[in-house]
Amino acid sequence: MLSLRSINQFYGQNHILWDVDLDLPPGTCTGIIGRPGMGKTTLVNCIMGHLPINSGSMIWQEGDLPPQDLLLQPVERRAALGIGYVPQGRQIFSQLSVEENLQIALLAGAGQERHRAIPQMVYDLFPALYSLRQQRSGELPLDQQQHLALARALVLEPKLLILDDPTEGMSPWLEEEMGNLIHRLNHDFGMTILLLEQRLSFIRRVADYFLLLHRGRNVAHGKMALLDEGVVNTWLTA
Ligand SMILES: Nc1ncnc2c1ncn2[C@@H]1O[C@H](COP(=O)(O)OP(=O)(O)OP(=O)(O)O)[C@@H](O)[C@H]1O
Repeated sequence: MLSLRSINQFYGQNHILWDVDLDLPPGTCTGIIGRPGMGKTTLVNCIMGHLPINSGSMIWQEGDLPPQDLLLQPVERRAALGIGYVPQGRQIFSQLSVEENLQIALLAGAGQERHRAIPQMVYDLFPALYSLRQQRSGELPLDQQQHLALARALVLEPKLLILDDPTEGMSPWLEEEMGNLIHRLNHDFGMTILLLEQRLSFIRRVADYFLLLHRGRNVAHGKMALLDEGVVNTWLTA
């Protein structure tokens, strides 16, 4: 679905990402882990086109269609291509209603017939949002705000869904519910998932693969079973 090779990125003179490779096979769930400040959000901002990279390649491939160079696609085109993004801290428009938030997200796919209405699957997944669709979103409880952030990414029916720190500030009960939702999107809807997460137990529960970033370098990756205590003690403990 998405393959990154040798991604390098700088903030000014600071070299942040160093030759990062990442493969996201279709239908899999991958977790990017690492201590705070190691480059996880920067990598996703590069994938979304919010930050330019200095070198490397990003190839997008869907089914039997020819591969596409993602770097040639502007930001708005990446959403229309099938990449959904739930940013850290949700970033919903708190003054607007639930429905207005969803309509604005739909505009990212403007011009494509299939994106003219909010897909039924969004309200099927989040029935409470349907009842609350006229409510100002800033007045929603935390769990509903998180559902709205997720719903905004789902209105364009993405093939790849990227979630940055989806369990931030959540109680164990809400974390469990978020894990179930991600599992459903991955298994029942066949979405490829990329997850940036601090909570190891959560990653272990929902992801098939991991990539571990340390100071912007990919120091370990593979199937989840390879994320053993040795790796954790070397790279993730303070
Ligand atoms: N706008 C910016 N300008 C300059 N440096 C930045 C900027 N944003 C992030 N950085 C630096 O880039 C590095 C990687 O930051 P990034 O936010 O990608 O890490 P992270 O792993 O996502 O951290 P967290 O888990 O806390 O979100 C850090 O050293 C950070 O200080």
